Amino acid sequence: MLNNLRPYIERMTGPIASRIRINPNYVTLAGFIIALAAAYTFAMRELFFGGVLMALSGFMDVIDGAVARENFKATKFGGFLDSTLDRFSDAFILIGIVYGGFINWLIGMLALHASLSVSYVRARAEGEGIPCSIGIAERAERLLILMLGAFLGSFFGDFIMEIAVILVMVLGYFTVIQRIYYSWKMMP
Ligand SMILES: CC(C)CCC[C@@H](C)CCC[C@@H](C)CCC[C@@H](C)CCOC[C@@H](COP(=O)(O)OP(=O)(O)OC[C@H]1O[C@@H](n2ccc(N)nc2=O)[C@H](O)[C@@H]1O)OCC[C@H](C)CCC[C@H](C)CCC[C@H](C)CCCC(C)C
Ligand SMILES: O=P([O-])([O-])O[C@@H]1[C@@H](O)[C@H](O)[C@@H](O)[C@H](O)[C@@H]1O
Ligand SMILES: [Mg+2]
Ligand SMILES: [Mg+2]
Repeated sequence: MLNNLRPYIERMTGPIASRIRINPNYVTLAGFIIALAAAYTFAMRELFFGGVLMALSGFMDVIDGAVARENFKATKFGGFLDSTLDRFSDAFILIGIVYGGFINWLIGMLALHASLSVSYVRARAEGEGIPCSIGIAERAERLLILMLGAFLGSFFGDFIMEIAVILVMVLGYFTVIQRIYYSWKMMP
């Protein structure tokens, strides 16, 4: 859904990215390290600061590709590293939230499974030559739901983070079904 905003976001990030003349893989790596810090912060039961770190990590994920493209340094390995570390970040953030006691461990595990499955189904479909960037809860949506859960939860109580994780689980599984159905229709 939010993926449709890519062209507009790229118009905003382009001028910033063109001035960042470092290897984009370092930006990707920095984003992952910040995600680990967010996970640790959630595990220590600090919701607001964890949300801030998540936003910064998401921002790095938007910027790494822009840095790569603007400086003509986009590589296949960079794309692979970006997607792989996104999965690690998604997982560690949810593990931190479960460890922090914001959600029942079983729902946390299901949200983690749903989240990774959304990306796996896409990657597998793309391996068969079917572009599969569709569905209600792609990565940007899932991250925004958790960020909102963290910010609102820090003011109104842990139960908001609980709702956010449940939403990631439900919408995540729904997206998996959407992507499987789409792939079924598109594959000969
Ligand atoms: C220090 C301050 C300036 C920090 C300011 C922070 C705040 C102002 C920003 C807060 C924003 C925050 C809310 C961000 C949350 C974003 C998060 C929800 C979205 C994460 O979605 C991921 C995003 C990117 O997906 P990809 O990784 O697949 O895409 P790219 O990296 O572009 O391309 C991959 C592609 O590139 C090549 N490559 C990559 C890496 C590498 N090492 N080498 C490479 O070669 C390779 O070809 C790869 O295949 O998903 C995109 C969807 C959509 C754009 C999401 C929109 C969500 C959101 C609502 C808007 C974000 C706002 C934006 C950050 C605002 C910036 C404004 C600016 C002017 C400050
Ligand atoms: O598949 P998904 O989790 O919704 O979304 C994600 C894509 O939007 C992104 O472009 C890619 O870099 C990620 O690794 C991931 O695949
Ligand atoms: Mg990226
Ligand atoms: Mg990414």
